[in-house]
Amino acid sequence: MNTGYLVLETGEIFEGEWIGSTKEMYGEVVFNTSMTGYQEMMTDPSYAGQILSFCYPLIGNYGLNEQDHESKHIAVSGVILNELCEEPSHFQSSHSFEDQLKEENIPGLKNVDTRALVAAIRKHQTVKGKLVHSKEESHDHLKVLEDPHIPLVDHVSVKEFQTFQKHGPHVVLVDYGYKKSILDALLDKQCRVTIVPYNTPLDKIDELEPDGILLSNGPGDPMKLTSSFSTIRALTEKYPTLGICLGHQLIALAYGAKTVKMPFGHRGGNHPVKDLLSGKVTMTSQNHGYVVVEESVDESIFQIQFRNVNDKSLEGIKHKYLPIQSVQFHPEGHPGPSDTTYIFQQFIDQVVSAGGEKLCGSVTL
Ligand SMILES: NC(=O)CC[C@H](N)C(=O)O
Repeated sequence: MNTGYLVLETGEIFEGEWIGSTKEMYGEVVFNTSMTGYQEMMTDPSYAGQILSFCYPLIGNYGLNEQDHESKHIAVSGVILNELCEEPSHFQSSHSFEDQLKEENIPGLKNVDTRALVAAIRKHQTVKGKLVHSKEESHDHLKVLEDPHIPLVDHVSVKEFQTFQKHGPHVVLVDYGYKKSILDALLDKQCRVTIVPYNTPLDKIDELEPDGILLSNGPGDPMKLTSSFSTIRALTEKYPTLGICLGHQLIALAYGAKTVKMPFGHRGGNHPVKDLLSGKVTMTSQNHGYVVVEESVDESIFQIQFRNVNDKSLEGIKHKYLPIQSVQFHPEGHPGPSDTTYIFQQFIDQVVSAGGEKLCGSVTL
């Protein structure tokens, strides 16, 4: 047995057994409450820079497969879990959990008291930590996670345009670290999709002649992307737009709202969200640490559409005059419920009813 430790910046130390890559790793320590979907969580680029602790006590029992990666690689910096199943059983399983960690050079700890760890994170609200081989490792060495000059998004966004499908309404997916399930949802609705790097200038996106824009999810603090706000604002004024998670936060910021770091975020597959327009409550998949401050949203322009039933935080806004909608939760699920996939259909309906006609200049605010 190879003992390893998670040293928190608060000084607390959690002991476990080392798994995966032997490299030591630091990151913000976060937890996800989903009972399934460890493969989708680990490969969701929004977790870049974070050490993910799974609340569900048994991980690895159905292995990892070739279909369910949300991006090409594991995105988390490290994993923490309680019991690891070493002999997965599932007809699609191609790798065991630990083999995948080793193959992708990601470290982890098993047999950790994850309940105590979650209690510590909830107490401290936001906490960084480091996976180390020796307990004596000082927590003073914890490095700052995000380089102030290079947003985490820069590490996960595509570097070149990528096009999928030849026909259908043309959606430009601005990639801040998109999950494959978002692309799949668009392709499923028969869209032509061009994925573009997060910092693509407005004129280059215009040249693609999009019928709609989707601003993706992504890692880190949305305020690291202030240089993109004017482009985002211009895009939303020209084309029907859907923002998901980070994309939602960026739309709100581009229109002058504010974001704050939440106490310990929402990461799980059963977050109830109320649609204030229909009165309906749905279960949603979530993974975010920041949130848009409701009071900072200009309600002469935006309707507050979704609110979290548990903590009443803002979960989505809808522009009153333009076809702009944005949601803090993940309508694509994966992992988690698919109750809100109708958001994609609403978006496509808006794209189609705009008929590819550019809205530029057609609305005076
Ligand atoms: N899934 C996401 O897009 C996360 C958005 C942002 N990085 C946050 O943590 O709030």
